[in-house]
Amino acid sequence: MVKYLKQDEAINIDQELFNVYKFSVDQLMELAGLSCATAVYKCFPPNGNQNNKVLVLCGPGNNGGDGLVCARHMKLFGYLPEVYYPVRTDKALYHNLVHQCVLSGVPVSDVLPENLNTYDILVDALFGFSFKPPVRPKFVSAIDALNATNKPICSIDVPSGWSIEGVPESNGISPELLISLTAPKECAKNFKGKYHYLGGRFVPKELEEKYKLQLPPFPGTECCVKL
Ligand SMILES: NC(=O)C1=CN([C@@H]2O[C@H](COP(=O)(O)OP(=O)(O)OC[C@H]3O[C@@H](n4cnc5c(N)ncnc54)[C@H](O)[C@@H]3O)[C@@H](O)[C@H]2O)[C@H](O)CC1
Ligand SMILES: [K+]
Repeated sequence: MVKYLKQDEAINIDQELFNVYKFSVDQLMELAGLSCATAVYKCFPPNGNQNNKVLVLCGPGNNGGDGLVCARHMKLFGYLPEVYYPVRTDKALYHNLVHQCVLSGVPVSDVLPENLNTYDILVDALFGFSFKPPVRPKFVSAIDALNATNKPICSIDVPSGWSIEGVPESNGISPELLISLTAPKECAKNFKGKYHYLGGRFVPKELEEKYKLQLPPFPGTECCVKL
């Protein structure tokens, strides 16, 4: 059985990947974002005029960075993604990710579209494992809009707004697809959507064993696996 991580375990593993194994954020983010785009494709493939319009909602941290990478790969996969990115990080990595999106034909805006139901798929990259409730005012409208939509939500790493170790609030978002990265977080035990995938195929075996992650095998060259 795969292990569900507490918030501090997820942070420690992340730090170890960077500080001990010397991965750069760019490397892991690219693999994370690619695995998310791949999982979305498996569950909601683009199909003529259906499932093509996508809004990727990106938050201020690395979860938002995964969203920017995911949007770029979704464009290459045949979707028509757009990005909502209201609070931008002033770092070269983030400037470059935005630049790559724009030059790839993925518009990036800080204005939340009025009606999310005009999209076929919503990718939730607002908050990941560093989230501490409650949602701050700047992001309340985005969470409310995700709550109000009848279109499928695909959450990257954790459903945004859910406490990492607790139960979701009664008004929490309800994703159809959750892509856990590295390993699922404790809150994923409360996930009731149709599809749960594990992405982020970058954990060295020694690290997996140190934290007793008990990850399922990824089939062949796949970058994600259904849990
Ligand atoms: N090892 C891995 O699995 C990797 C995962 N990646 C992704 O990175 C996120 C974690 O990123 P981090 O930058 O630590 O934090 P978050 O994106 O979760 O968010 C921090 C960001 O959000 C702000 N914030 C926190 N709480 C609130 C709140 N209540 N309201 C509003 N804003 C809030 C905070 O100030 C920060 O700005 C992980 O989940 C994966 O998606 C990496 O991409 C690769 C390695
Ligand atoms: K998220």
